[in-house]
Amino acid sequence: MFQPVAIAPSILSADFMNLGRDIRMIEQAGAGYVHVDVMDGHFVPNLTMGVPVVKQLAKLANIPLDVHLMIDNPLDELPWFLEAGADIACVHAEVLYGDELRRAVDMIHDAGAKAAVALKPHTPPEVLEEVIARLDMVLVMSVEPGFSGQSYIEGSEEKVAAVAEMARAVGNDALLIEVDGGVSEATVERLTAAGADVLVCGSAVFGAQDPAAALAAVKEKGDAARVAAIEDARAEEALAEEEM
Ligand SMILES: O=C(CO)[C@@H](O)[C@H](O)COP(=O)(O)O
Ligand SMILES: [Fe+2]
Repeated sequence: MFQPVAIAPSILSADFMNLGRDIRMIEQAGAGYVHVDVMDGHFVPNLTMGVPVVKQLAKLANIPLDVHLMIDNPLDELPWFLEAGADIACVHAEVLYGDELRRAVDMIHDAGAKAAVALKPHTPPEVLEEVIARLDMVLVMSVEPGFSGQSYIEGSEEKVAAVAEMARAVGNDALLIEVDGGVSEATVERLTAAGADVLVCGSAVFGAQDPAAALAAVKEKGDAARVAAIEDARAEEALAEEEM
């Protein structure tokens, strides 16, 4: 069944002096989420925003806050971000060892939020094996985390397809796959055709002359590629039945 894709504009690329105005603009343009890039200067070489800003964003936004925690110590800081109003809390698999990934997912669910795990470009999806059945979202990074405005790493859509296959294998049909980094009109089609549900857009939206039109254009292309992928799959099924 066709499910429209959701656009999650990254507030990191918005005008920090006018966050309320920019949030209203993306809401009116049809954004599904506000993507919030929290960077601690350790896990990534950039420092962005912390708990007080997330708290204010939660007050301003009428759509869910998707909080991408690029931090070294998510188990210590998760309670603060959950309390601040993260609707989706996304931790990086690379900093969670042993049973810590499972504990992070439990902590997020116990707070009533949705649990997401992010994978850097070189992290294989197999690290999700123990938790994928219980996850609400997987974030596939298609650039090295740290900065907006980077170029999409070619082939990232293959990881999206691999995550979609893993989710199918464990029966997690509700899992959302989000892609983050270099998503634009030029890259969205291959991503949604591979199974991406949520597209983070930083520079492609806020760097455009008309951000609302840019958001709508990425969404339209993503939805169209999704419809085409469903039709292709149906045609293949019908052909296979005929041949039987
Ligand atoms: O998490 C990150 C970068 O680490 C992203 O959310 C970027 O901020 C997205 O920006 P664009 O690549 O779309 O410009
Ligand atoms: Fe992000």
